[in-house]
Amino acid sequence: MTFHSPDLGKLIFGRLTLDDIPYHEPILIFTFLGVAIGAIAVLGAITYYRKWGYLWSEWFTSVDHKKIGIMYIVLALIMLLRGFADALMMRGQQAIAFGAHEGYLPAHHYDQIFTAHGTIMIFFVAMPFITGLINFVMPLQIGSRDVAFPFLNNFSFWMTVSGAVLVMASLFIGVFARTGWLAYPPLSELPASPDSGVDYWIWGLQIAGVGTTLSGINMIATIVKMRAPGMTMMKMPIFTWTALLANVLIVAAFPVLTATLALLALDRYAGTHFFTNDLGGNYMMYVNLIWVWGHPEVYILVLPAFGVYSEVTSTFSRKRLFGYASMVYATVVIAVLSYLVWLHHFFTMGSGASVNSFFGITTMIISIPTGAKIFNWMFTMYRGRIVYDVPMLWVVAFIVTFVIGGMTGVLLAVPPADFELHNSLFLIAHFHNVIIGGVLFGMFAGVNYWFPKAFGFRLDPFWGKVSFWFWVVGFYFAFMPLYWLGLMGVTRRLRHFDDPSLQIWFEIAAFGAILILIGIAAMIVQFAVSILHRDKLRDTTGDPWHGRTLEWSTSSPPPPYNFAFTPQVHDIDTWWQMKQYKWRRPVEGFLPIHMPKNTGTGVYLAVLSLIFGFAMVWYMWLIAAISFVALLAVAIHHTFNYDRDYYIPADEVGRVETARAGA
Ligand code: HEA
Ligand code: HEM
Ligand SMILES: [Cu+2]
Repeated sequence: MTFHSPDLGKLIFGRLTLDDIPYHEPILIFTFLGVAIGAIAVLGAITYYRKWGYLWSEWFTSVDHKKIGIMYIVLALIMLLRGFADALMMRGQQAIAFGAHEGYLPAHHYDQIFTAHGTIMIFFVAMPFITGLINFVMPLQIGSRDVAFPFLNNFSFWMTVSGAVLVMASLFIGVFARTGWLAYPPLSELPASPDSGVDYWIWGLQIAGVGTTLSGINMIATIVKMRAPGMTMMKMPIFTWTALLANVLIVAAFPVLTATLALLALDRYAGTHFFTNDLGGNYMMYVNLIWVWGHPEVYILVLPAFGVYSEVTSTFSRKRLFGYASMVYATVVIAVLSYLVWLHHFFTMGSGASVNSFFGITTMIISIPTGAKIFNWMFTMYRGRIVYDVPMLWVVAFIVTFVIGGMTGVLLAVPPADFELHNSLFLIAHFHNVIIGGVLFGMFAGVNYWFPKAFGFRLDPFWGKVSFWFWVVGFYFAFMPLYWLGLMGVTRRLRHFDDPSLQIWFEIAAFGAILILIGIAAMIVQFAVSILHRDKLRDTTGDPWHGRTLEWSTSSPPPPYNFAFTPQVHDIDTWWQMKQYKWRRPVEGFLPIHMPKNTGTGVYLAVLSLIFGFAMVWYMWLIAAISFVALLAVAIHHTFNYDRDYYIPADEVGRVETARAGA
């Protein structure tokens, strides 16, 4: 072919060739078929019911914090299915791959699976879950109309989606990293990992990270500047406090991740040597940097979950939260300490005894404020009239489970013990114990608790309880054997074992994963049944649980403007107090309300980022350059958009409010 220069082909397609499509791997072909059929069914249904326009104008382009929050949680739930599918595959492999039996997953596939599982669960399940919950709940709790920067919020969400899509794309185009979820060099450097895997990881996290950082700034600005009059810091609901500190940690920690990923990218793309042993680099630097982000990250996840437990415990115990001030101080202390412990992740790297003891002790000190919180929740329950609805069941399961996981964390914080247990299955058991028992249980409590606020009807309690029991019992079966295996010396990230006496423990763990599978299925049934029976589960009061904080004072679902009049705050549990004083919803004197307008810019920017990231992964320089310029052009163009706001007329506000007062 004389007319086409091979260079142009390279500029456009980079290193992507037909061989990168894994049509020779049956597992992936079937996965692809499944995903494709599912996608066609969903897209077809949306087209058939003519919902595209509605989704675009009411949801995708929405700058309403409530809708953005709901979209984040939908993203988290979808990605949970992917992350859990990976977990099931690992559990299946480890239960059968003994002795002569190699199992069903080849090594290059197995290694991608644990990397993808860890990456997806942390960045695209746990993070969107907490960001979503904070988005939905926090502005309502502080009596605000929206977040400080509504457009930025929509943009942040779509950047997170974009990162998730890029990671998912690696399933069917090329490969994903085989390095473990934190991609330590030298394994993640070009000589050891020349394929697309680590690049998918880098760009997926960079793009999502932009969204996370901007959303962190947005939430801090909202909490600091937009609280209702009278709501001093020490009158803020506890969930808002935990949201504030989690976002402070985000703003402080995520730039470190961004820089670390950028340096690794320079090593891989530009031939620098930041993390290599030659030419002045040092891979220990990477390990330090990634954990300076990584350790605070786990508290970013767990603090908002602690906030949920606080709200749910006081609501369902019909009591004011025990020790409000100590709860606030404990949260602040945990947030500060989380910056002083990162080295406990690499006691074995050789920093010496005195450095290790410093970091071991700071780590153990975290148990004190955390323990204070646990006791506060228990004292709140003590002599309360506890109602064991689904959200409260999750709290009880959390207290038991999290204390076990926390205690094993303290064991790991003892450097000599950690020399034995580091990178063993004991460690794997520790962190699933705190992440599932702490973060995931908290998110499930939160979803069951705030669902009626978001949609105006409750979630079905029967299926909620089925899901609860399968999750909790399944968790213990799936992870308690790993403590035992870890103590016997089994290390993490193994695909095959020789010692047949270990097999029974892996089989028990696989059984646990199947119970969790049923728990997840029950959750899906719970959503379906609740939507079908929504009229029976309807709540017209806006306050189905006898709540204590401001989000329960407005209707369910709340109107776009949240509150017709900005609430006045006099006490910690404002709404509880308003109810004591027989507060009446105003029925007249409404004013027009100033609102931000929806825009598609966030979606466009995220799509361009996705193209840019994909092009960078595959060395498609021309496409990367064009999409990057387009990205800047769209961003600049958006700054000239002066059509950003509108007013909801007073009589329309009046109509909405009177309809609500009559209900
Ligand atoms: C939400 C996530 C989360 C949370 C909350 C925690 C909480 C804690 N973690 Fe964990 N941890 C992880 C997620 C988390 N961790 C992850 C993901 C990894 C590994 C990643 C990887 O390598 O891939 C890890 C790894 C990890 C290590 C590294 C081990 C190794 O690599 O060898 C260590 C070591 O110190 C540790 C310790 C702790 C401690 C002391 C706590 C404490 O905060 C726990 C405090 C809580 C309690 C102690 C229980 C309640 C307290 C009381 C009832 C009071 C009384 C108790 C005492 C006085 C002890 N964790
Ligand atoms: C729902 C049930 C889950 C099961 C059955 C499960 C199972 C597993 C298994 C089998 C491994 C590999 C262990 C090994 O190295 O041998 C693993 C690793 C991991 N999991 Fe999970 N997991 C679950 C949920 C989660 C959740 C919710 C998170 C985080 C929010 C998470 C985060 C991780 C991480 C970070 C790793 C380490 C990956 C790596 O080694 O690079 N998991 N999990
Ligand atoms: Cu840590």
